[in-house]
Amino acid sequence: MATVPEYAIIVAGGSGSRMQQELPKQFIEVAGKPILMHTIERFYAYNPEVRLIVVLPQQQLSVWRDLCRKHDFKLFHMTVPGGSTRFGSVKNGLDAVQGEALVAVHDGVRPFIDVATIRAAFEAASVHGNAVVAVSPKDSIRELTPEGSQAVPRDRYKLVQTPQCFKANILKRAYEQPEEEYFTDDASVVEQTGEKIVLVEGSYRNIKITTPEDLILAEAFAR
Ligand SMILES: Nc1ccn([C@@H]2O[C@H](COP(=O)(O)OP(=O)(O)OP(=O)(O)O)[C@@H](O)[C@H]2O)c(=O)n1
Ligand SMILES: C[C@](O)(CO)[C@H](O)COP(=O)(O)O
Repeated sequence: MATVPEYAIIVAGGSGSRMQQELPKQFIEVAGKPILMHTIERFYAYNPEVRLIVVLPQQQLSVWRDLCRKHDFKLFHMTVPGGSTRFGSVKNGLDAVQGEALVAVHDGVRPFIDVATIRAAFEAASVHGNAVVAVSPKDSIRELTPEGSQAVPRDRYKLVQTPQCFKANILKRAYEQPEEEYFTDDASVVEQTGEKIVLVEGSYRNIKITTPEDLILAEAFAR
């Protein structure tokens, strides 16, 4: 059976406001190199043939070029300017995807994704049309109500990570919709078109570096 090309759209077009640093968090160094370089390396380790599309803030394209030079970073990737939201950035990345393909969308700030999870997500998406990485919550969960809050059974919930993998035609069709506030990830966009989302087990190490204390964890995981 002929295999279809695999793309990874690595979204790194955000400003990292919750990190409260001037440098966008995807460029902050962990274990001596920018977070985004760790992320790209994980996809390259999965498959050196994967077509890497890295989405960056328009005004940071030259910063990234300089960082690649400084760190002698040679892994081949295409760069695309991002949008004002994650939705817009994924959409811009998708414009570079051609023909029949499988597409993984991954946050540039999840540098500890492991190769086995990337593989499982691509494999499941090739069978089911989509596959979304998620883990079970470790804490108890309470739902906010008009009266206060109430306990809910946590075994009814999953915490969603990336990569989120799709057949290209399914993802492209979904991203033709107008953006909605409740589109917090790619699964929520695709689900709106009627697709049933398939979950693949993720890892607790696959953190999204979001707030300052995540950098402490990141240094530990990178060791
Ligand atoms: N306009 C945007 C916004 C976000 N992202 C990317 O989506 C991923 C997850 O988003 P998040 O952690 O929220 O990143 P930021 O938007 O940068 O952070 P913040 O919300 O704290 O500003 C990140 O890799 C981020 O760079 C993007 O490509 N384009
Ligand atoms: C896509 C995502 O990482 C899945 O958990 C998450 O929804 C991104 O959310 P954010 O609001 O951009 O941090």
